[in-house]
Amino acid sequence: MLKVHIDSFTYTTKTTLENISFQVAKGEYVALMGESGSGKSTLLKIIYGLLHIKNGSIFWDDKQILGPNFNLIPGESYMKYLSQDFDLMPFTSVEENIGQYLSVFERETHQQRIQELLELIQLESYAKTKVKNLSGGQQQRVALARVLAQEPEILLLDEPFGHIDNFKRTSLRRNLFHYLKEKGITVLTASHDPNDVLPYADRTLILENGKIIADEKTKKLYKNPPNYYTASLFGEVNEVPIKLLKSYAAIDRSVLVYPHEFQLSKGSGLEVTVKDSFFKGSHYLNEADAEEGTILYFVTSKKLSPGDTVFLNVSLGTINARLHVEQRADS
Ligand SMILES: Nc1ncnc2c1ncn2[C@@H]1O[C@H](COP(=O)(O)OP(=O)(O)OP(=O)(O)O)[C@@H](O)[C@H]1O
Repeated sequence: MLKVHIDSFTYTTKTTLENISFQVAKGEYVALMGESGSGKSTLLKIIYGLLHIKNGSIFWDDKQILGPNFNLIPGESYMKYLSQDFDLMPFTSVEENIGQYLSVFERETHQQRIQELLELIQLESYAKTKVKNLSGGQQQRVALARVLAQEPEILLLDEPFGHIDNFKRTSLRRNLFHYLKEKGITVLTASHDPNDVLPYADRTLILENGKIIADEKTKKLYKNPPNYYTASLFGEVNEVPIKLLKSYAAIDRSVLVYPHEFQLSKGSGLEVTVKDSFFKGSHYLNEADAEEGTILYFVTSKKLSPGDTVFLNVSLGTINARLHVEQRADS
């Protein structure tokens, strides 16, 4: 188990991380989400031992990770870190870059492991290509294979698909997270992309201004986000005053509603006027004006035209569930 406890961490004067405390069980995949600058990379660097913490401790089982003030070369053999800049050998081939990190005690299986990792990163046909001749996205895939070659018990990934195009990203992501689960590797991933998180992460931590503001099972967090910031990391979200949805409601509060949660009606509900309709592939995302200057986003299967009037409804179940979570977050 990974045990992280950081009272505070400061680079210069401003506090970058504060009151960070969480654990990751063996084989668990925990995602770290937060806006740019919220402290995700800093947290991964501290866990890996690249930054010294005065107030706090990091443990992998009973082994303490001591950081740069105690270790000349940062990093522990059981933990690997894939940073946003990949540290490859540019003048050697893809297979040599991967092979260099395979165990010297298992020479007879080297070729088979290299092949397995090349297939995983979908670069079989580039095995003999020098790394300097690869694109940024291809280099990121080699860097990924290199950390996996070292068979870590725990893997820290910082935006692992940041340089990889959508064409490869989807299948690569699927292969990688399946591989990591199968091997029982514990994973902590910093990501902006909900597609790295929603289908795969067992748990998600939300960082805001250096503090953990949510730590929940991923599906639960998505379904009942504690605040607008959390929900918006997963995509478009509306903050709707309840009295607009239910005119009889005496509560002067808002609820979070994802665009797909609005049900459309021809004659009853919250009346909105369409401003724009954006094609999203599988559906249209519509932007509309509601009362009191509120702008709402909802989805339809067909394109709507500016000026069209529709009525939106949200189920009482959704409203009640969201109110309940927001109340808990406030208390
Ligand atoms: N070496 C450094 N020296 C001083 N301040 C730093 C340093 N590295 C990061 N910071 C600051 O610490 C804060 C957190 O940065 P960090 O890179 O951890 O955020 P992040 O959530 O990973 O962002 P991104 O998603 O953009 O990678 C930012 O305000 C950043 O400017």
